[in-house]
Amino acid sequence: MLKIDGLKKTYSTGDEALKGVSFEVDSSEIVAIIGPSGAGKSTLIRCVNRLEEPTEGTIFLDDVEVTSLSKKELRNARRDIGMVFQEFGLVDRLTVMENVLSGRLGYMSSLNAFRRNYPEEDIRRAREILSTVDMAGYEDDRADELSGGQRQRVGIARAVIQNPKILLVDEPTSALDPETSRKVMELLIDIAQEEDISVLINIHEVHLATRFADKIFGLRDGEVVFEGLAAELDESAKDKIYRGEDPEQEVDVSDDSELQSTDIKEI
Ligand SMILES: Nc1ncnc2c1ncn2[C@@H]1O[C@H](COP(=O)(O)OP(=O)(O)OP(=O)(O)O)[C@@H](O)[C@H]1O
Repeated sequence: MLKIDGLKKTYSTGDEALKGVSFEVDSSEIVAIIGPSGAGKSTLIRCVNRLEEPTEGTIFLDDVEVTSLSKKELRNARRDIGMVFQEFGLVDRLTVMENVLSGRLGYMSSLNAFRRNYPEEDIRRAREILSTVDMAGYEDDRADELSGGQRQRVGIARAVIQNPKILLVDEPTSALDPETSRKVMELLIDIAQEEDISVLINIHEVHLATRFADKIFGLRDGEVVFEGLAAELDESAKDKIYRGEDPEQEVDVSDDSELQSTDIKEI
């Protein structure tokens, strides 16, 4: 289980991206973070595996306090935390197979990692996962020969072969067209459920969040302003997240032109 408590992040520029965020992601749970541009969603995701160093607060993954680990300890802990990036994060000149297998580097000795001396079992598993994400037959293709949707499926395979407890997913579909986005999300959720991996996903498209997530957190100005089930994300909750309006107060929301801007990419 992932437990985040009082997480704050202030960048050196003085930007307070997170102002005391607390929440939990249970085992095997799919949790989506939504919110307007600049709300702190990416910062939050990146703080969990300390790609960004939190300023304050604690993060526990099961009984490991990620926030207090040394650099060396963090390297081991990161094996439990898979990451899927917006821009796929593949090495263009490497093949699909090499990109997927790179997810195993954290488990290998420095020498074997340097020689890319992967065990047979890893190669077998890579083929299996590539088949699950519908990429069988592409093993020897270079990453830069693939479409965006195919690249993201390889990115997912690379994260899953790590055998993580949780997948951190940062805007996985923002570089993809709507139909490909839906397919990639389906594959991501299917494989996470099959492999019993929790997912914390930063996603722009509200309809994808409500369709695929068990629980949704709405972030605004570095604070959690909504927490609930997908079915509970009604219009007043969306107003609170995207416009900062308190639904308890009488407000005129008849003009939703602002809501239809890039903050909510309802496709
Ligand atoms: N490296 C950085 N240095 C300084 N400020 C930053 C940095 N990264 C993000 N910020 C600021 O922190 C705040 C939160 O940014 P973040 O990217 O986490 O938001 P977001 O919700 O993911 O936005 P988007 O949906 O547009 O990607 C913003 O005010 C942003 O300008």
